[in-house]
Amino acid sequence: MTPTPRIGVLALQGDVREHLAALDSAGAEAITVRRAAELESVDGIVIPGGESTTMSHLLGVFGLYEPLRARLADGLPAYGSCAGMIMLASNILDTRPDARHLDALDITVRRNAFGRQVESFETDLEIAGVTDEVPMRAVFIRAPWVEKVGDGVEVLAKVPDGPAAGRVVAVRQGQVLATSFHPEVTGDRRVHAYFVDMVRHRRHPAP
Ligand SMILES: NC(=O)CC[C@H](N)C(=O)O
Repeated sequence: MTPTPRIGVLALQGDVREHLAALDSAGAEAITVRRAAELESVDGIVIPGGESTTMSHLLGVFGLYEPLRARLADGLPAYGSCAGMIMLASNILDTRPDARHLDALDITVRRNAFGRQVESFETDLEIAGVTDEVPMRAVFIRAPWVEKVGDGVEVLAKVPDGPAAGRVVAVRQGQVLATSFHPEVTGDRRVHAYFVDMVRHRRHPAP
């Protein structure tokens, strides 16, 4: 029997409900995380889309910044979508100077990178390890892109065409996954299923 991993969704701000539903249908037990005790109980964490500077502020208010950094440094599997990607990054361009981030993924991201004309758009993406023959409809909402990746960061997807062609929009480094787009707002559960597998694999590595 495959054990059910317990995955938390950081529930300070953003599209928490959508991630809970997506994780649930991808086979995880999904719970909201607002307190350190809840954070302690999870096998993986999702940081949702929303507004990264607000989320950063609330992490401090709820006393979660240090505990979350500590669990991430200890190898807790994490997935961030959009603002969540920004929160996980080691370096952020175009943010507020007082915004704190979690430094769990060796990338440089640019906030609101796609500019005015294409602030919100959709495109079909191929994502390494996630999509096979059928690409995924990806929804971008005032999204960041990844401007630089460090050693050990795998690029999983790039924008295929249009003014932002070639921009990196999905990455993985070890136990940390991030996408510029929002798979939680479509019915496609493949990114969440991929993350649930990452969490399972960490808990129960092959003998
Ligand atoms: N949809 C999103 O999560 C947008 C992210 C937002 N622009 C930020 O900077 O945090």
